[in-house]
Amino acid sequence: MSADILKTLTGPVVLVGAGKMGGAMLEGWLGLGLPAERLVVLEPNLAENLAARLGAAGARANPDFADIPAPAVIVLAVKPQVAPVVLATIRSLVAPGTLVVSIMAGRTIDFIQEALPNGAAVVRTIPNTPAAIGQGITVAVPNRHVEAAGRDLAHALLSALGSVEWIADEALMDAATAVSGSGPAYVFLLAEALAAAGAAVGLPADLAGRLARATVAGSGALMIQSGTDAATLRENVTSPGGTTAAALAVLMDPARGFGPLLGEAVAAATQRGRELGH
Ligand SMILES: NC(=O)C1=CN([C@@H]2O[C@H](COP(=O)(O)OP(=O)(O)OC[C@H]3O[C@@H](n4cnc5c(N)ncnc54)[C@H](OP(=O)(O)O)[C@@H]3O)[C@@H](O)[C@H]2O)C=CC1
Ligand SMILES: O=C(O)[C@@H]1CCC=N1
Repeated sequence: MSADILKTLTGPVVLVGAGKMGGAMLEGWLGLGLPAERLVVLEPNLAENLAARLGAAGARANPDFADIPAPAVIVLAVKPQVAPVVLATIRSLVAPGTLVVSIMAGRTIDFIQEALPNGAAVVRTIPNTPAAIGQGITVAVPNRHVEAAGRDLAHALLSALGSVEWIADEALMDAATAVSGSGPAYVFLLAEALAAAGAAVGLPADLAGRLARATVAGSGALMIQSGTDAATLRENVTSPGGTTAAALAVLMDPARGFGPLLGEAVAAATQRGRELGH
């Protein structure tokens, strides 16, 4: 995170909702340099361990609104389904110059800005949970009220969590949500399914679990560190006529393999994102 931008912060960073994703972002910010005294967390059911961590770091949880100075940033990390109520509640916190960053799946910039004071600067984003260890990726789109300084501030906050992809076309957000927002769940499911499949061919379940976990983690790390494309890395594992080729004949079946299955899954997630916007 850019220290210069932090030095120019005119008020706190207010996180509204510290559940799974908001909590992951908090971990990322605390672990990667945002001074905790700049953080205010609004969360009715703050997990005990997170409350203790915030308290120890010097962040404030659930203060009266009257005790919150004009925020530099408000991050909306509540479920899209409660957005109407939460936006009405926090509207009074939005000061001139406050940047509002939403991470809510589906909820559009139009929807958010209509619930806020006229001219509010809004950045709609979709992060993912590897943000907790600074290895997330966030897709972001600004509304027309976000100026260069606001974009730099959003970028600094989001890049503390991993990579940031700015896009100009908000219509891509539901598809991006289906790929990188939900994507970690697909990868964790792969680890679960690989462990179960290993047990099914005779491995002790705990050994199968360790093999699957290390394989998924190591493959991800190799992809990042080598910079080699996924197809080449796959081919590097696949000896002609060997074991991998036998497995890939199943997984790459054009009708019932991984490709069409994942295609169906991502299309379903994209559609659900659109529905959550209404
Ligand atoms: N989880 C993920 O990987 C990702 C999630 N997102 C988005 O992040 C948002 C949060 O998702 P997720 O973290 O999974 O959900 P969670 O339910 O874990 O977190 C939301 C939190 O907000 C709390 N909350 C409810 N009402 C309020 C309120 N009025 N003020 C403050 N906090 C409130 C909830 O409490 P309670 O449980 O009591 O309702 C809950 O702890 C969603 O909009 C989702 O689309 C985006 C990308 C990835
Ligand atoms: O499942 C969801 O709706 C949220 C958005 C992306 C990841 N989790």
